[in-house]
Amino acid sequence: MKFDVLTLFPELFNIVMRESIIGRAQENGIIKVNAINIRDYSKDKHKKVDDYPFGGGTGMVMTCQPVIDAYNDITKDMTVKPKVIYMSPQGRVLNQKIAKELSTEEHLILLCGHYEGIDERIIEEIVDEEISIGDYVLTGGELPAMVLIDCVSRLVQGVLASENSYSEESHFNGLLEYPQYTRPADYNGKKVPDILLSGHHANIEKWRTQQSIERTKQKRPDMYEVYERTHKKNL
Ligand SMILES: NC[C@H]1CCC[C@@H](CNc2ccc(C(N)=O)cn2)C1
Repeated sequence: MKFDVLTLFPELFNIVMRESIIGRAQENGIIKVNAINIRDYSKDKHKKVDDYPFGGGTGMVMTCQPVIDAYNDITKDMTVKPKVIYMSPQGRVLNQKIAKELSTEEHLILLCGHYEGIDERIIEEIVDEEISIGDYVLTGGELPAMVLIDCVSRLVQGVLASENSYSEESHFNGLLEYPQYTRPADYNGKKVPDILLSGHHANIEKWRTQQSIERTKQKRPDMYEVYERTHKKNL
């Protein structure tokens, strides 16, 4: 899966996306993150990429030309144009279900805005979808883009050790994750639940499911309500 990221801060991606799971997935050729510097496409003699907003107001707005030319350049040889996602507080809020949907795409282009905004004609011209990572405003779309790349990439075949690395994770099965423990079995007198040391896998699985249901009910009653509705026969 390939991510082309249109950004004013490509270095951010080259550093963060080189680490850990995403970094390994890039080395293995499963994921490719290609950060493109919008500023390289500015035709302005001072490489400007923003200008004052028509109608007044504080802050600057990203201009059309560099972004549209960057988009046209990266897609010029593509028969199928990849989906363009603009990271924006106005977008559909990202969740595990949307991440799963996006993980089936071969190629995504992510647009990171900055300043007070981007010229609306950019959105009209090249953006297919706006996605938000939550209801708050950040200085740029770069962190949201990295969040999207991380949560989508881990669902791509071969990125994690095995599929059940995430199939038991919070939000994947509509529940929150059960508690995890590792050695030592007794840390400062705090013991690991006996069931987990029993080696009785069927009982362990039952205990884990029950823990997930209980903590979802307690921490996320909204999620529990959905789970209850769809699983009422088992509860
Ligand atoms: N003036 C607001 C807006 C102008 C254009 C650039 C964005 C970048 N900042 C972002 C982007 C996305 C999110 C999110 N929640 O996903 C938050 N913040 C900010």
